[in-house]
Order: sequence, then structure tokens, then C-alpha cells
Amino acid sequence: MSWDDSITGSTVRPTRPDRRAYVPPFLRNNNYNIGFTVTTSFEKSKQYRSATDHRFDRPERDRLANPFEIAERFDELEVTENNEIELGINFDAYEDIPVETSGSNVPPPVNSFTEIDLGKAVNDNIKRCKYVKPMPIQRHAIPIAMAGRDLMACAQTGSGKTAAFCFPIISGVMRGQLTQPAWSRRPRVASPVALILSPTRELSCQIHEEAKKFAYQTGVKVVVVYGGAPISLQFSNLEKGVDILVATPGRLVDMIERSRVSLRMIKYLALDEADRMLDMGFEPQIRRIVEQMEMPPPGARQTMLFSATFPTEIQCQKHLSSRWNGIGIEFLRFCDQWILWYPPEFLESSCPDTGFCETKKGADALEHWLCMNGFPATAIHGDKVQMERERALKSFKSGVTPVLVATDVAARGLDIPHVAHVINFDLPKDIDDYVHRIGRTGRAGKSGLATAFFNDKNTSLAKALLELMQEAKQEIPPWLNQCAETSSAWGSSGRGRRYGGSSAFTCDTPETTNYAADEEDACSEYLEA
Ligand SMILES: Nc1ncnc2c1ncn2[C@@H]1O[C@H](COP(=O)(O)OP(=O)(O)OP(=O)(O)O)[C@@H](O)[C@H]1O
Repeated sequence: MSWDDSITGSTVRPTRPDRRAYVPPFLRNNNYNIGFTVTTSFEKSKQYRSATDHRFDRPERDRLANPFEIAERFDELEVTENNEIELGINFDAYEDIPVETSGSNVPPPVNSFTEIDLGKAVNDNIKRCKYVKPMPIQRHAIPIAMAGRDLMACAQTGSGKTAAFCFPIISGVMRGQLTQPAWSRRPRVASPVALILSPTRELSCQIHEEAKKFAYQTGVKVVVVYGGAPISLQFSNLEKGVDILVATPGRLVDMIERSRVSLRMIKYLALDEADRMLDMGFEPQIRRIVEQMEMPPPGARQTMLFSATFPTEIQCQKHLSSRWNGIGIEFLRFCDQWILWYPPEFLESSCPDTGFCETKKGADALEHWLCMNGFPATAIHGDKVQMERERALKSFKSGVTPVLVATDVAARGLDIPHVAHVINFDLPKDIDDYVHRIGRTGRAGKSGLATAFFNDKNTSLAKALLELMQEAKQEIPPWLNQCAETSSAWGSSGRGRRYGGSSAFTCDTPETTNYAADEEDACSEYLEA
């Protein structure tokens, strides 16, 4: 069955094994003799490349060019043998979580995608994605965005924010009938009508993949530009025409300065991980993009900010519009969390080769230690070139290496299905970073677990962590209460505020994510994006 046919077919593929009987990817590897073989999508793509020089084999090429194919082949990994973990979207998990909205004349939420006039092509793609009904953030945000209102949406990690801003943008571009190549108006200058900014290269690529799926056969062209990849290839992609541009700020500014991209046609501006974009080193770049680079003013463009965390100061700053008449949405829920007291010496003695996860070197060392101890692992951090970062993510997603050790470069936005466990070997300084890290598990209403090792170095995070655990109705170890009391003597650090603290990071895998990073690492990675 082709993707074109799939919307008329059953939502369950007849050949797919029972998803309920989930076996962790590392147990499916050929190296473990458990009686069956899995060919990963990554291996398949390698086979495809080597098996053909059938460059002109159109059907095969088209099949691979179909954006839906990527997700579909990844789904094939879900080969199962026994009944352990129930998978699938758990809408019930959201039922008891209120969605709060603020602002005037808020358009009412919808209960189904068909209630919204997204256009037939987009609705077909929603069916191809097997999205049966909108997630809560989509129920609220899509009608608001479709009504042309500015929006600041704070919704939990993994709750479907990407579709919440992509659907209205794609639908709006379709309605605008901007079908001719944008560059044709000024030769070699791309003039997209929508701009989606995100802080990391990996997240931009992921948004691009998602948006391409949602825009399949709509005529809307989506292009991504990001640092660390050849700019000439991205120029030639832009020259083929672009309606929606997904970008990291650094590369975008570079392209604007070279007069290869113009923002004067922008009607839709979306900032994913908006708090990060308006924080740290990004703010000057975002200011330039929004205020100085031909970007139409508020009112002439629609602005949408999305994140799972919005520090109070960002909510108060009207960075993007002095005439903010937008709507706010809040929808939060957290995965299960364990906080364990572990003195730093314990971690050091567990992993004698390293200063354990306080630096990018530490992440590499943890990766090495895990591999030596029988846990196939891969690491992603800012010292790796882009190709290595992408290779690490692919290897993790495909299940070849079921443990990913990562710095904060992978903390936000990355949607990797079936990550069951996130481990913070070192806690971040900032509670918002913690929220994003643990958000790599428990996505789309699934269950997930986050474990953190806490020690003396993390006391400045104690109060915020305590509040978060209370909000999430988690069991709180008595020592955390004491730490929080002591640390509040130095000042409060409620959720949404920035803190001082320790280093480190966790990583994600289809099974486990361990973060190991330091502040310098996180900063430089975001800045170089
Ligand atoms: N209506 C829906 N029905 C089923 N699955 C959905 C629906 N909407 C989104 N999803 C899936 O839910 C997962 C999480 O979505 P997404 O990555 O957009 O979350 P997010 O809120 O942006 O997360 P983060 O805060 O980490 O960036 C994705 O795999 C996506 O395909």
C-alpha cells in the first residue's frame, strides 16, 4: 500500500507485529541471539544506497522521497515478541489536565480536526500521520492560530506543539495561493511567507521533516537552513522556491546578510522553544531578525511562541510586539521522576576514567564506559561535527545504540519515540533545562521515567526541583525538603526562573537517555547553531 493509498486504508497495517509486545531495541539487535532479526531503517537506507546505483529507478527513488516513508520505516523497528509496555498515544493521560487560556475573545477549542478548515490536502496528511484526534494543545492552539491571533503557548514536552503551529501555517500559506517560487520576484533572493525558528540544528531538521509530511501534496514548499552544513546546497534548495523556511538563527542571519533571503514577505513567524530563543546568546540575533531585517511589523505578521517553559521575565517582555493582543495557553504535565542522592565520589568511582559528565569530554567518557560495560551507547555534543551528531542520532533512533549520552544540544524538542528513561547524571543549573531534558521521555501521553543524581553541587536547584516534584505529585525524598530550605536562604528559584548550579546532562535512547554536559557546552552549542 502506498502512502497515497494509505488514507483510504485501515489505520492498522496488517503486516505490523503487535505493538503491545515491545522489546527494547538493543535486544532486537542481531548480536543478541533471541531468535529474530531486525533490519533497521538506517541499515535499510545503507542497503538501498549500496544496492543501487539505480539512480534513475524512479519508483524506488520516489518511494524514498516520500516524507511519510521515513516515519513508516522507523515504525518497522517495533518488532515485538512479548507483552511488556503498552505503546500508542494515550489521550486519557491528558483528560484530567486543564488547559488554561488567557486573553480576550479566545476562539473556542475544537474536538476534531474536521471541525477546522485546514483544507483537504492537510486533512489527508493528518490521516496519513494516523492522527485520529487533536492533542489538547492542538485543540486550543489551532483555532486561535487559524483566527490570525498571536499566540504564546506553554505546553508540556511531547504534547504535539509542532503540529499545532505547522497546520495553521501550511493551511494559511495554501489559502494565500502563494504558489509561484518565492525567489522569482527578486532573482536568487528567497522570500518565504512563513519563518519557523528553532535553537538547534537537529530540532530544525526534525521540524522540517514534520512540516514536509504535513505539507505533502499541498504545493507548499518547506526548506530548512542551519549551520554546520554546506551553505551552497541550502542556497540551491532555496532557489527551487520556498514558502515556509525553517531555520536556526545564525545561519538565517548569514543568509540575509548575503542577500539570499528576504523576510519582507513574512506573514507567519513561529518560534519553537521560544524561551531559549529569547534567552542566552540568541536574543540579539532574534532582535535583528525581528526588528531590523525587513520583517513586517506586528499586526502585519502573525507571531506564535511555543515552548514547555516560559520564564516569567520572558512572559513579561514584549520582545516581539509592543501591541501584544495575543492569547496565552498553558497545559502542563510531567513524567514520573526519581531523585537520588549520590555523592559525586560515587559517580567518579563508578566511572573512574572521567570527571563524570561535567564536560563534553565527560559525555564521551560516559559513552566509552557504557560501551565497555555492555551498553551500546553513542554520544552527541557540540564538539562533534554535524555529520557525527546526525550519525549519533540516527544510530540511537534506529536502535543500533540503545543509549544516547547527550549534552543540552539534544535536550529540547527532539522527538524520539519510545525513550523509556532519561537519566540526569549531572543536573543542569536551570530547572527549565531539566524540564526539557526529562521531556524526551513520556511523550504523547506515554509513560516515562526520569532519574536524576543529586548531590551537594546541585543545592541551588533544590527549591525549584521540589516545587516541580510537588506539582507533578511525585514522591519527595525528605533530604530534598531540607536542601530546598537551606538553599532558599540564598534566594528563591521558582519554576520558570534561571538558576546557578552544576553541570551535566543526560542521554536519550529508545530505551534510555543520559545527559552529560556543562554550561559552556550548552551555551556554545546554542550560539553556534
Ligand atoms: N494529534 C496527534 N495524534 C497522535 N500523535 C500526535 C498528534 N500530534 C502530535 N503527535 C505526535 O506526538 C509526538 C510529540 O509531538 P511534538 O514533537 O510536536 O511535541 P512537542 O510538544 O513539540 O515536544 P517538545 O516540547 O519536546 O518540543 C510526535 O511523535 C508527534 O508525531
